[in-house]
Amino acid sequence: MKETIETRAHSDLARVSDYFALLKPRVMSLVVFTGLVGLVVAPGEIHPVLAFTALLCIAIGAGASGAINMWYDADIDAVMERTKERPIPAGRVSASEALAFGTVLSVASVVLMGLAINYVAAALLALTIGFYVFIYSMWLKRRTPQNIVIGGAAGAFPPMIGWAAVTGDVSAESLVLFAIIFMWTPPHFWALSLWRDIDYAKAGVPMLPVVAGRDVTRRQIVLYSVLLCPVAVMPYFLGYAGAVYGIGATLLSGLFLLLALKVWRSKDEESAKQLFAFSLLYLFLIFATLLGENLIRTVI
Ligand code: HEM
Ligand SMILES: CC(C)=CCC/C(C)=C/CC/C(C)=C/COP(=O)(O)OP(=O)(O)O
Repeated sequence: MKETIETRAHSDLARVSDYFALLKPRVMSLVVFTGLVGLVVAPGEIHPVLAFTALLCIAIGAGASGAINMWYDADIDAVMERTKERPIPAGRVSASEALAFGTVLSVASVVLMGLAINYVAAALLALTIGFYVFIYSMWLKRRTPQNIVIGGAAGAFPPMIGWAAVTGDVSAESLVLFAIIFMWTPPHFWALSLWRDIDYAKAGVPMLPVVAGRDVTRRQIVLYSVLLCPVAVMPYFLGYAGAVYGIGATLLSGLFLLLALKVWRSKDEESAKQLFAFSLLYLFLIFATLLGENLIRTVI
């Protein structure tokens, strides 16, 4: 009897962790962080409980769209080394359960955002979920190597959602935060795809290195890294970030560009891995600097 209860408890725990994995929690953490920064930097006031609720909605919406993506991409995920142990291809969660889970959470996140925060933030959240699920996952991912350039917009919306939660609108300042992530996404993903291209080729996904080759991909990485530099310092020139951010963003973007150039010149896997790892640190630090500076300015 004891053994049965323990076994059941163990399998229940496994199910909880599988459902958690459907939410792509590590990606979600950075998404929520960018949403938090949008919310803090936006002009105006928001009650802490409402701020927490807005961030919760972003987290739930991001996770839910990740679960729907895993439902739709289960066939691809089963073929790729990197993803074959995910809950659906590994047979630990059924595809229909994942779809139901993702759909219910998506609707709940948008409804809660609309009722508790405002309709603009709710509409932006719905747009973001729709972009990731329909535009990126269902339409572009399997059709064009530009999939992540256009589809990448999904990941760029969260700071705008955070901003809109406070102000109830979309502004040039929040569009700049969108543009930073938009320009960052191609180098972020294409760096990884340079050493994961065999996986994508096996799964028949037309990622850039598969379709156009690694050299073209490296050139595109440099191009977007160059474009990222001026966009990253725009918050300083628009006046909602100070000198610390201006200097920090310049140094970080310069380093980003150097690593991108290293990928282009050396053509080895190590530099691609380095750029991918730095891309995550870069986005975190850029937004953390904006946040830190803003909080300090509020206090003094
Ligand atoms: C279309 C846009 C994007 C694509 C195609 C993409 C793709 C990927 C891929 C394939 C990985 C590797 C995951 C793994 O190793 O299993 C990854 C990792 C990651 N991405 Fe992105 N990404 C995109 C946008 C974003 C955005 C907008 C964010 C956050 C703001 C983000 C944050 C992360 C994080 C935090 C990781 C590391 C996760 C881990 O350690 O497992 N990504 N991304
Ligand atoms: C608020 C909200 C709804 C935010 C969601 C937006 C979001 C997290 C977009 C990021 C897109 C992303 C992680 C793509 C991964 O590509 P993939 O799905 O092809 O990667 P995979 O091969 O690892 O599945």
